[in-house]
Amino acid sequence: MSPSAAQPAPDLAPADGVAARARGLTKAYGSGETTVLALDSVDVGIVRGRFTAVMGPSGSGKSTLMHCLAGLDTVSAGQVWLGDTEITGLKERELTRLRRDRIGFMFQSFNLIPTLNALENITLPMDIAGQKPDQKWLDQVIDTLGLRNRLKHRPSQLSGGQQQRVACARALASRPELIFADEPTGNLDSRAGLEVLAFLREAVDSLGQTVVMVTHDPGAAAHSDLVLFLADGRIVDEMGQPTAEAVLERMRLFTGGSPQVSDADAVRGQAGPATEED
Ligand SMILES: Nc1ncnc2c1ncn2[C@@H]1O[C@H](COP(=O)(O)OP(=O)(O)OP(=O)(O)O)[C@@H](O)[C@H]1O
Repeated sequence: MSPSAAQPAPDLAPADGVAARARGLTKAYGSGETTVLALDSVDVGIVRGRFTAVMGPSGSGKSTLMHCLAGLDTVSAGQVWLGDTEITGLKERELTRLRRDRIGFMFQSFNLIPTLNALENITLPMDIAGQKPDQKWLDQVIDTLGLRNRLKHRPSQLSGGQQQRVACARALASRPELIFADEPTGNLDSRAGLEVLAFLREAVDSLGQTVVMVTHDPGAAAHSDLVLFLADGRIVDEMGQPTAEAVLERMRLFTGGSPQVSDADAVRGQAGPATEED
């Protein structure tokens, strides 16, 4: 199914309860016989102040969904809103500003600048944008992430988990409406991964942030409030208050019994937050 962008406005929850939403979101790559329908008329609302995980088999459209919701990729059809702002149809310059001012990103590779210390990395996007950080908020983020005594360290002087926490602080620093995290624990050992998940959880619970995380790992998804399951470019299911075991079980249904993680990984991933300080 391929809805047109001229569909009537969606009748979803009030805008103040929804950080981002999409209606009939369709994304095709290529043309003619080689067309790949990465997203097939997806309707979704990301609830504000919640931690949402997006799971699904490889190629199911998780990254594409995130990129379209974040205005990093154009859509083939349908509409996307960030809060009240419809972002489909915005010009690249407007999108760049919207991403800079309203969205925080965390990727698998931390993208920290090696010559800058942790604090400089955290504030870099705001410095580039000519914005002054809200010092009280910044302090709260730094303390919540346990980075207070690491601020002068360069990335090479930090552990993988600490580097990812710096990337997390950088995403939080401008107090964005929405944080997108794409496999934020993908490059970390299980202990560091647990730390980052615990801090994302903390960002939601204590700082009131909204987080959307793409992951392959049922143990990581178990830290979220809601898991959206994608298959073949569609949201085929969702699960509130997920556990690693329940998510793993659900994933088996979509992947014909071969999820992309082992049961041991799934259970390890849910072992609870790691203790602070390396
Ligand atoms: N730039 C592109 N050009 C062509 N096809 C693409 C492009 N990006 C993604 N696709 C295709 O769109 C589909 C969805 O890709 P996407 O990366 O969103 O999946 P995913 O669920 O994030 O996968 P993974 O878990 O492997 O990262 C796949 O079939 C992929 O091959």
